[in-house]
Amino acid sequence: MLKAVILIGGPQKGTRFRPLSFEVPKPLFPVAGVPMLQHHIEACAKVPNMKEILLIGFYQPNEELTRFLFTSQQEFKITIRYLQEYAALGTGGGLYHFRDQILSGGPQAFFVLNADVCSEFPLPEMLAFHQEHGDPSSLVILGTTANRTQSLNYGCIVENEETNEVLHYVEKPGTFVSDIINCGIYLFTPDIFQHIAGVFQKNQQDILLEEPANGWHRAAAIRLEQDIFTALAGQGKLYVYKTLSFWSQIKSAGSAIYASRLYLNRYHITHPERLACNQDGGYFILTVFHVQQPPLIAIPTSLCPQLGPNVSIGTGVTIGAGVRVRESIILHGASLQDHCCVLNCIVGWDSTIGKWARVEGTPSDPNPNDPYAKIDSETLFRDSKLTPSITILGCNVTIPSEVIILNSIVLPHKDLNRSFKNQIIL
Ligand SMILES: Nc1nc2c(ncn2[C@@H]2O[C@H](COP(=O)(O)OP(=O)(O)O[C@H]3O[C@H](CO)[C@@H](O)[C@H](O)[C@@H]3O)[C@@H](O)[C@H]2O)c(=O)[nH]1
Repeated sequence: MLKAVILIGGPQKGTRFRPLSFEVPKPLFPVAGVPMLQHHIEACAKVPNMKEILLIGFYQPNEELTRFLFTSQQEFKITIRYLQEYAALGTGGGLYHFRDQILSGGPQAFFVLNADVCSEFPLPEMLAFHQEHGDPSSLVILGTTANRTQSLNYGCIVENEETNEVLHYVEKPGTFVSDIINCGIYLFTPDIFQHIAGVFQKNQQDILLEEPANGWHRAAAIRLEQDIFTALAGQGKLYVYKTLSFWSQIKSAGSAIYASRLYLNRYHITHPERLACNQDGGYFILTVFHVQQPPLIAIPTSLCPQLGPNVSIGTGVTIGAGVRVRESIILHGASLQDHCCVLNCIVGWDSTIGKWARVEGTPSDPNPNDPYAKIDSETLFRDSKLTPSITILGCNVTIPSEVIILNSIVLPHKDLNRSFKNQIIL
């Protein structure tokens, strides 16, 4: 029997997702039209013999999360539970804290997935690889190839090319170590807990030697990457399965648009029903895009909106005549009035873009000429200037007619009265 754990982090994480993460926890933000986590859950639920999926994080359970768990359980017909850490315990600490829940029922192995990645999730392939490599208690990391410069932003793996054993592991090294990077997707056996227990004991001893702050001892985080993988590398216990299929991190709002594109490109095989087609709504589709419900369009075909490529439209969105949208996510309840143009944007829930307005951002797509390039999840500021990036409208923002909003982030509930460029509008 198998289980899966998804590490969803908590509210202090996902800061590069603001202001969108004010409204919805980052793991529930829609990517290719469904909550980011749903892609993980769907992949796990398809693995034969999968009994349970556990989400571990330090979010306060709220109505949205509860509703998502309820509908996902019904849709995928599998038990899904949320286990809340009392503090940020780290990628290994949360697993250790809930080890009894993970081990209940006696799974012979379990997957662990970072919530903030998009992937084809080659989980059955990882299982087959595990059976062929090393002893039954060995652990498997999913790896992919990155270019030399970008590899420094990830966990880097040096492998034995014949056996795929991990010989050396360095998390986000300062200088080049290897172009094989950790995808944040693992297959563990219950033996992992012996290794985490060793680190836990050591941390406890260190903590007891420390002066408590305000009468409290801090909760020591345990990081799978630095505390466990680095120590296990070279001991015949850790293996890397390299995938050639798509994979990307989702750290910033810009990377959510890129991840949306990666999933949408697969939808004609995996979910054709999620793609809009011409006849339904009477709009031109330049390439695939996703609509949750046909948008409300009632206009002569000569003024058909042009939607796509890579556009995802939430429920209850209103789209006027002659609207142009590409490379964007339009969240539910938004209204795009006649002839407005939306490029490389996330338009927040219930926002309105006035007639003939142009709302545009700058994509941060990976270099198309480099097969191993990954998306750069830039910091917000570079040289004390806002890095040009996609434009984000928080929820319930109003953009008047005939203005231009370029490379800007607009906080929720703003009613703008003029054009803006390269600004955060508070
Ligand atoms: N439950 C829980 N989850 C956590 C915690 N801290 C982080 N996470 C979750 O664990 C995942 C990893 O988050 P980070 O710690 O921010 O690491 P990272 O910079 O994304 O790097 C990791 O992922 C890369 C691939 O995307 C890897 O290349 C890298 O080695 C590392 O594993 C995310 O899904 C995050 O929500 C925690 O204390 N508790």
